[in-house]
Amino acid sequence: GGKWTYNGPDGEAHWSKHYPYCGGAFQSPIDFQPELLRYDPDLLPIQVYNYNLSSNEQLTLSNNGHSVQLSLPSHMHLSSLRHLYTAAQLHLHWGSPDILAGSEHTVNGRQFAAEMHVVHFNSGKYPNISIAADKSDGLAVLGVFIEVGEFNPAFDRFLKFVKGIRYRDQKVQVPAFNIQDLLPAQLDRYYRYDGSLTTPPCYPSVLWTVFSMPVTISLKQYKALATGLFSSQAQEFDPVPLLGNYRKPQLTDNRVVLVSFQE
Ligand SMILES: NS(=O)(=O)c1c(F)c(F)c(S(=O)(=O)CCO)c(N[C@H]2CCCc3ccccc32)c1F
Ligand SMILES: [Zn+2]
Repeated sequence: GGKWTYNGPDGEAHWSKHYPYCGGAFQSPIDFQPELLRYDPDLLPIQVYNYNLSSNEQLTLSNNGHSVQLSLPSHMHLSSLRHLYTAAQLHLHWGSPDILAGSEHTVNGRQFAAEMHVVHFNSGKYPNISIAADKSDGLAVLGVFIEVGEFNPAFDRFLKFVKGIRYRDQKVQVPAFNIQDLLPAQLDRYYRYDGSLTTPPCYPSVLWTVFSMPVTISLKQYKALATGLFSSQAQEFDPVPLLGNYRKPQLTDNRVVLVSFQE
């Protein structure tokens, strides 16, 4: 799509000029405030299928100018939801080298260092993600809060390659690995609500599942993310660092956030 950024004249306050949904209802991310939460005993633990990829497979790691994204094969999917959702890609949102706060969703005003999103589309109803992206039941995204702490070997399976995708549109192939190792141990504790893409075109098409348990990466791993990437192309004169790529929390209006846990 067109050019949009996270700050400046094309920043999030201006997105709705070219992308009307960004100024509409059901926008994401949101702040999970206690008064919005409602326990729902019917929320089953998330079940992932074929996340344990073989290392003979290769995944494409790319810098799309807005995030670092890892392509995911179409035999990976989510079940235990009303429809079958097939994986498409995962990407991250982070802060800056000095401010370790870059998650999109927040918990009672608390922003985590970063957030990973695993994007799936409703393959039961739609042939591909581009068709599914603007349908109200089109997408399901898993959100994982990331804190800075212990080194995370699973994240290093792709973070060690970011030096090869420093600039926009650069891509490298990485050996596949068990994508479930990027998720928290507890897949039964999560926030669930109807929301949107957090980037233009901001379609209100996402069933959000955000795990309450964060994962950790080391400060060195975080800095690789927050200092290694540019949103500008390699040949461009003045490089623009890719950091602070998170949208701020949106109005919840009277949306309810379901939670699968009681405390
Ligand atoms: N936070 S978020 O809402 O999950 C989210 C992003 F933040 C994000 F940057 C992306 S992007 O990398 O594609 C750059 C701009 O769309 C996506 N893309 C999704 C939805 C749009 C259509 C599409 C088509 C193919 C593959 C992925 C996607 C995204 F869903
Ligand atoms: Zn995202």
